[in-house]
Amino acid sequence: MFRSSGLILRRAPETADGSPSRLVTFFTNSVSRCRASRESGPASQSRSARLRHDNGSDEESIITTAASLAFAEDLHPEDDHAANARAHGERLGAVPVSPGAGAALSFLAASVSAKAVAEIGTGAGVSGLYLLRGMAPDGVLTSVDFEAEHQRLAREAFSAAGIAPQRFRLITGSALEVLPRLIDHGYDLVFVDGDKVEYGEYLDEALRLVRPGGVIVFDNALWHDRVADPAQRDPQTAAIRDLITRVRNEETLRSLLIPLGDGLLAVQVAG
Ligand SMILES: C[S@@+](CC[C@H](N)C(=O)[O-])C[C@H]1O[C@@H](n2cnc3c(N)ncnc32)[C@H](O)[C@@H]1O
Repeated sequence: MFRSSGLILRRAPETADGSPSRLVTFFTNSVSRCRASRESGPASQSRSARLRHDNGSDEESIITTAASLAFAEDLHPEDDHAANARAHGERLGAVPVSPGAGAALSFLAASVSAKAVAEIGTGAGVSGLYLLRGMAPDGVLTSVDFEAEHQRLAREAFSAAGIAPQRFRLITGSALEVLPRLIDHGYDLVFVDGDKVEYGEYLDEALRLVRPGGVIVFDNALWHDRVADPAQRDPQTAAIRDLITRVRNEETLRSLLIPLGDGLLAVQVAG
């Protein structure tokens, strides 16, 4: 038995020749993609934990969690539509949610029976595809992005995936200018993946937009491992940390940090 961690940890599996397993390779590739991106930060190659045994001994066990995280990501391989949109997003620097985070978005949208979802940061449409798949069959995604070219590619991705045009509304503009025009309490779920420095202001807007009992989800809640590292104090990291503190201190909000992809902070508003 281990204490001081809620994670199930295992040694990273190795192949017979000692090379990393496919799972670990996937994880490492994900990290490399983050590094190459516009959102890049000093991601660690693996997340590891030093665990103490119940008898207090420290002799153990530095066990990598990379394989477990990669296992969770690999559980939800994505189809060609999402993969194509991902390739466009990566090329443009509109870094898409990971397949695991996408699966979590589908799950959350389905769990609140979402008919109306608002999204900040359309990108090339990867998160939108996952959200639309989890929503009610007649649900509508309203997505905001100030890059028209990103939204053109997202529209293409949705159409290629067979999503009817009346199911998505893409609004080109700056999030903090567009959001005030959206209807109060008109959304079951708000997904936030825009400018990290504006996350606090997006929370203010999302709290107004979401219905009682609805959910707000923020991508990049771990921000390439920087949020957990107190030495990191850049504006994006500080803004995400402030957001986490704020939602945890607010009695009307229930929150959960899901360590898939670059971290999803899910916030449920009291019903
Ligand atoms: C990380 S990408 C979104 C990726 C997308 N959610 C996906 O999974 O494919 C961030 C997007 O937010 C947009 N963006 C950044 N700041 C914004 C702002 N202040 N207003 C509107 N869009 C913004 C960028 O143009 C970019 O397309």
